[in-house]
Parts: sequence; structure tokens; C-alpha cells
Amino acid sequence: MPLRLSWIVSLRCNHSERSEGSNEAVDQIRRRSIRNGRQVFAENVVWGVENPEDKPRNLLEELVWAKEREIEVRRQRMPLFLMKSRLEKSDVAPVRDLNSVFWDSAGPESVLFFQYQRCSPEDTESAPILANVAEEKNDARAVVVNAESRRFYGSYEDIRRVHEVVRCPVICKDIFVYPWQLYDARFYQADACVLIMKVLGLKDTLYFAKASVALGMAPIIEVHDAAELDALLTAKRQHSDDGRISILLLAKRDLDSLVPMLSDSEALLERFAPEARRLGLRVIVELPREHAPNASLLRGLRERGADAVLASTMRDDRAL
Ligand SMILES: O=C(O)c1ccccc1NCC(=O)[C@H](O)[C@H](O)COP(=O)(O)O
Repeated sequence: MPLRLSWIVSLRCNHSERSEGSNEAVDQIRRRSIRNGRQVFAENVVWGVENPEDKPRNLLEELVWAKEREIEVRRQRMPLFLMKSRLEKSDVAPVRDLNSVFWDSAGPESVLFFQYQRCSPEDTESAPILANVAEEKNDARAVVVNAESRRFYGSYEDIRRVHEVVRCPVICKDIFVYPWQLYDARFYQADACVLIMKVLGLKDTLYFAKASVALGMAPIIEVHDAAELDALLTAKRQHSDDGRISILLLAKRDLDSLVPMLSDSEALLERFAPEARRLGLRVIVELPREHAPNASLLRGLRERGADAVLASTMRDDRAL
């Protein structure tokens, strides 16, 4: 019978990573496995966690913890080697090159990406109509599919369905916490995937980018704030990504709704776009839904250094 310690061992993770060359702390989302209330048995000692009742601090953290649970279960049913062989045996279509979409982005307007999202956490309205994707969005230069299932009701089948009806690259947006998920995304025809730096931290972001490129998918690094961006640009300057990262998504978000906040993203653009360009990075800016991607907005963002603009899903009259 293991001896239960009356004191609780603090398994603190370093939530705030300090990057080389940066004075700003990166406020990171906590991984549930660090503080999940589980006990670890080591010989005759039980290690607890600091606070088993710990609750997610915001929606992003809730989604990360839920995703960890979901993937832990799915990985047991389908270990990585089976995911690899499923992908190898599948007739997945050749990758559509997202980087080439930017080749002609020297025009006066940022190129336009659209997001296919069934619903956001506050929505009560019905999901967009998938059948409309083909007719309305074949001119999109890329489509982001929000595959997150818990609060956005997306699925990886959505990636495959959208891929079938558009000709452009299809980007998987989900909460990536295990490389295992990258195999899933590619199996469902994703040509690129969004890696959230606030969730992964710098080191894992670089690692996931490498894994993503190995599968043929372009990694898009979602950055929320100056500290993250500073850390990433420092890594680029030091070639820590071995040239694998070439696309950034600027999306400062409210962490309780995940709605992007355009003025904050614009401030990041203002401050970092010239250096990002020097380092060979392409920059996408995500719009909140109240901002229609009209010509003057696209021109203004282009002038400030946005190569592409990701427009929120159009609902009702312009359902994607
Ligand atoms: O931030 C992400 O990458 C992300 C990952 C998984 C689910 C949601 C995520 N972000 C939020 C969004 O994609 C939406 O842009 C946001 O909810 C705004 O949606 P809406 O107001 O419905 O356009």
C-alpha cells in the first residue's frame, strides 16, 4: 500500500517562458497533464498536484484540457504507428501548396482567406451550409476549416468535405497538443495546420512545425502577442526552425471567447511586419466577424504588411 504524503508536492510548470533576446514574458496556457488532479505513484510515494480542483482559467485553456483528454483516449485506441500506416495506405490527395498562394500577393490588396466554421461558442444560429462552399468560395485563395468539436462543433470530416468542393489549399484549425493529431489532419486532407503558440510554447511550436512539414503540411503559427512574436522572430533569426516556418497568423484573441481583436493584431503588424518580411515570413491577419473584408480594408492591411486576411465565416446570406 503506497504511503500517502500529507503534504502536496508542487508540480509547477513554468507557465511563463522567457525567450532569448526578449524581455517580455510569454503568458502560456497551462497543459492539464501538469495539474490535472491525477496522482502519480512512484514506489511507495503518492505525488499529488498543487490543486486538484483547479479549473481552466479561460476558454482556450478549457479547450486545451479537453483536447488532451480526447486525444489520450484516441491514442490508446489508435497508436501513432497505426496512424502512420493508415495515412500511408490512404489515397489522400497531393498537398495543395499554401506558400504558392502568396507568390502573387504583391498586389495592392491582401489576399483573402475564408474560414469555414459551423458555429462559435455564443452562436445560437444554425451551421453554415456546406453545399454553398463550392459556388461561393471557389475564389477564396485558401479556406480555414475550424475542426474544433467541443465548442465550435467542427469535425475533421468537414476538412475532407470542404477539400472536395474547393480547389484552393485547406487549412486545419484545431487545438494541437499532440503530434498524433497532425497525422489525423493530413489523413482528412489538410494542406496546412494552425499551431497556437500560446498553447505550445516556442519549443513545441518548432517541433510541431517540423512534424507538420514532414507530413507535407505548411505550419501556420498563430501568435497572440508581442512576447510570442518576439520569441518566434528571435528563433527565426537564429535559424532554430531550419527554415520550416514561413507563415504567421496574427490573431490577438479574447481568451474567453477566442474572438480576434483586430486593433491589437494591427498593432503587432505595425511593430513586427518589416522584420517578419526580412526573415521571409508571410503574415495573415484574422478579422473579427463584424469586419467585412472589403477592398479598402484589404488595401489598408496590405499597406501595413498583411499578405493575407482571414475573414470570419459569413453566416446567413453569405454562408460558406
Ligand atoms: O485560435 C484558434 O486557432 C482556434 C482553435 C480552435 C477553435 C477556435 C479557435 N479560434 C477562434 C476562431 O477561430 C474564431 O475566429 C472566433 O471564434 C470568432 O468566431 P466568429 O465570431 O464566429 O467569427
